Amino acid sequence: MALVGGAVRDALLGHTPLDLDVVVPGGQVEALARASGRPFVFHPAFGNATLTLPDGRTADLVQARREHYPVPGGNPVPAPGTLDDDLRRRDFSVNALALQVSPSGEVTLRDTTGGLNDLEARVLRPLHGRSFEDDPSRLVRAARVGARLELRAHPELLAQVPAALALAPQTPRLWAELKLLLQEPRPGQAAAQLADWGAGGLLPDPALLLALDRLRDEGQIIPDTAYAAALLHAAPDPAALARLLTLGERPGALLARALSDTFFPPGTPERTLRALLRPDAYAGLTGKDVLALGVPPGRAVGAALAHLAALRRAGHLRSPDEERAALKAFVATEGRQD
Ligand SMILES: Nc1ccn([C@@H]2O[C@H](COP(=O)(O)OP(=O)(O)OP(=O)(O)O)[C@@H](O)[C@H]2O)c(=O)n1
Ligand SMILES: [Mg+2]
Repeated sequence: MALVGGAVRDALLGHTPLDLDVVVPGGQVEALARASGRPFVFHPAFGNATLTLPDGRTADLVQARREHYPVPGGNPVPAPGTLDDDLRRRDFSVNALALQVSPSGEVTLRDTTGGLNDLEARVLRPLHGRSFEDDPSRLVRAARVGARLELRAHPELLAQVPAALALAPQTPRLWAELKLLLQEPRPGQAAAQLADWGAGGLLPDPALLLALDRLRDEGQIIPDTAYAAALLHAAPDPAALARLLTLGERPGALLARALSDTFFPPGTPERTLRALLRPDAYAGLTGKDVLALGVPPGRAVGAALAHLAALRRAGHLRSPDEERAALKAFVATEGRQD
């Protein structure tokens, strides 16, 4: 039995792995899942089991297998294999490391593809020269994990970029990976990575995504949908891109709200996107502007701002001048009532 893939890579880099992948010799998955004493779901069609760990994470127990790709970009055909077969079928050497646990409980690192060296050199190296032809989605996986963990592309990866691009249109898995790219901590970095590798044509210009990355780095909450909306804004045919990446309706709707004149409070994704997409759009007056008109600090300021907010919601205010005029009118009437 061996812990494999991203969990080993992340642990070696000092990160806490999220989900665990465990390779088990053929035919032993269900017995092992039962022996764990944890709740699990067994999938008989694949011979795999998903275990729930005490902290809520999951562990996938899968049978060791070989794989081959009869059609480039198509689904791999599995056959039972050894742990080494299972490591050889993977995408990058840093993802092909295994922590092997012997029946007596002894743990050893199995590195048959030079993954540890590559991890130390912080490079992503495919395991063979036809890796991206087998599975073009690996190009996007490389950009995702490369941006997340600050790993560079090995020259052997760069040499395979054209093969992945040639097969991209007929590889739905690649589009699924592009959608996952939008869920990375820094999607802009991942998209820029693709562009640096000569694969910028897979996505619209990443400038807006990079701007959102910077805001996230500064601590702003930027939801994934804001990234998807920004991507649609940069796309020549947003509807086609939304279909290709199966983005659903929400990013397009968010984009429309961001581009509208409806008021949204600071900190909302609408307001954040608007500041990027329409830097000329005005932000609305604040308490400071109200005080500058001579309104005494306190309740009166709140009342004036609430009045402005109601006018904005009703669509009556479209510029700082209109806001100021409305504010002056409000202050004047309030003054008369006192
Ligand atoms: N097209 C793919 C997809 C997955 N894998 C292998 O399956 C493992 C698990 O896949 P996944 O969970 O998608 O990736 P992780 O490496 O775990 O990275 P992440 O942190 O993004 O989950 C990878 O490490 C890799 O060894 C692969 O070789 N080729
Ligand atoms: Mg994973």
